[in-house]
Amino acid sequence: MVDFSPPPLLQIRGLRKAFGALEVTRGVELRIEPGEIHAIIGPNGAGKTSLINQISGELEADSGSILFAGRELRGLAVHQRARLGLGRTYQTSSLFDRMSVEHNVMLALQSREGHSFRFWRPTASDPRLINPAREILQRLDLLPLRTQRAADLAHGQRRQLEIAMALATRPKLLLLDEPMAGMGQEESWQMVEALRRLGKEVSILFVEHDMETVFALADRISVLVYGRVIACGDADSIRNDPQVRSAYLGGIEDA
Ligand SMILES: Nc1ncnc2c1ncn2[C@@H]1O[C@H](COP(=O)(O)OP(=O)(O)OP(=O)(O)O)[C@@H](O)[C@H]1O
Repeated sequence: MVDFSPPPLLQIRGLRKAFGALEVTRGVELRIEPGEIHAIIGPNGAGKTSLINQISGELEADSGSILFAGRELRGLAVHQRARLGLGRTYQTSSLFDRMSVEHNVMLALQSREGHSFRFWRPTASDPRLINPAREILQRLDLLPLRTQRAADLAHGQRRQLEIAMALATRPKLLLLDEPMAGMGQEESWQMVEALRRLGKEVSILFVEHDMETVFALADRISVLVYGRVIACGDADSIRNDPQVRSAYLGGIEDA
């Protein structure tokens, strides 16, 4: 039979990584479809961040394959993967604190354009950067804060600005490591809403501990335990999976 389904955006096969004797990735298989919001959950130390780092290129896998939009990513540098359409945020903030919200996004846009310093002019007055920056800020509800210094933003707003900066690189897939970390309930739900809207334009792969937001946001969830994906499916199938329940010692039922 002919298969008319679209090719996956990301397909990981047999991925392995060890730090000395510690195997953090033990034959991971993962498939992300175009337009999907996909969550990776798992206990502390399961290898979630290490997996994201192997996709983005911060960490080089030992073996296996990472196909992204039909290209093998293994062996490519972080900036090469970014150019192919991988955008990411980090657990620690990467903002320019003394600059305005708008200026931060403009710098991210400028880095995508690869402006050389020979043609440099003050970013803050460049109309080719101002308009797209404002459009991105609008998508993340940050436009009213555009003149504020990044340092003066609330925690949740900073996380949203980090996503705005990742979006400035026009990714096909956004990699988010714990986007709700350290947020209160209201901030978390604002982030869920923002990501749900973004999910209509860009695929999202995110690591998150907060089950309630994972179940509310993700189309599919992969459960990583000791470096292996033990289950993958929608919220209901993951909630009811006996292996997942035992890995979480029942805690998953509370969400
Ligand atoms: N550069 C490194 N060198 C040695 N060990 C490492 C390195 N990075 C991570 N590890 C170890 O690999 C294991 C997996 O770490 P990783 O951060 O990927 O897990 P995680 O699932 O993201 O955990 P958490 O939920 O706590 O953030 C941990 O035991 C960690 O201590």
